[in-house]
Amino acid sequence: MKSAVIVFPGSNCDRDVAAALEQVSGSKPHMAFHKDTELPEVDVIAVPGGFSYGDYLRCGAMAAHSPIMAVVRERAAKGVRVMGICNGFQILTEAGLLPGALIRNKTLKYICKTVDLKVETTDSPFTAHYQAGQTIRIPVGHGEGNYVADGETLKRLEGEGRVAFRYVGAAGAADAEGNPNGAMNNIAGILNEKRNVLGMMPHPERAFEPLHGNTDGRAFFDSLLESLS
Ligand SMILES: NC(=O)CC[C@H](N)C(=O)O
Repeated sequence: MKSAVIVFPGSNCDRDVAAALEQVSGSKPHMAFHKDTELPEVDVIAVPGGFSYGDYLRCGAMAAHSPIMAVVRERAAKGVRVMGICNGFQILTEAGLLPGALIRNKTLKYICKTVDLKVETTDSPFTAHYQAGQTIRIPVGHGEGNYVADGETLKRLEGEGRVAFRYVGAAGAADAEGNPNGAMNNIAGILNEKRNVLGMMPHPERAFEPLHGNTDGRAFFDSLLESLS
C-alpha cells in the first residue's frame, strides 16, 4: 500500500497518521507539502488533523484552496482512497469533496476526550475490518466538530448508508449524551457517494498501538490495507 500524507502549515497529526500508515503497510508514506502540485502514484491519501493556516478563516477554509488540493481532488475522482481526519475532514468539506460543514462545538469549547463511536457501515475501504454496529472508543480533539448539513443531504447520507461512524451514549445507542459537539444525527464520520473518500472528526491514529492505551483505531488502517490486496 503506497500512501501520501498532506502537510499544511499548522498540521500537527501528519506524523501520527504517517506512523500508522507505515506500520500497517511497511512502506513510508510520501509527505507532500501544501504548495506541491504533484503527487507520486499512491493508493491512499491522508489529509491529517491540526490547525492548518491557524484555522483562519474557518477551520480548513484556506487549506481547501492550496495547490495540493487540486491534485487530491483529481486523485479522489480517479478512485484513490482519501481520508480526512479532524482538520482533514474540515478541509474535505471546505473543498467540496464531502457534503455538509463542520461548525463550532455546541459548547463553544475545544473538546479533548475519548468517545464511544458506533461503526455504522462496514461497506467501505476504511471500515470493512470492523463489525457492523460495533462500538469503539476513539479520541477526539477539536473546536469545530459539529457536523451540519441540509435536510436533503442528511436524508441521502442516511439512505445511502454513508454515515460511517456515529457518536453513541454509554449504552451503545445513538443519543445526544454521547455526542460531544452537537453534530446532526450524532454524525462523527461520513463517506462520499463513491465511498472512496471518508471524513471523520475522531482520530483513529491516536488509538492505534498498545502504547496509546487503546487499539480500536487499528482496524481502520487494516481495512485500507486489505481493501487493496
Ligand atoms: N485536531 C484537529 O484536527 C483540530 C481541528 C480544528 N483545528 C479544530 O479545532 O476544530
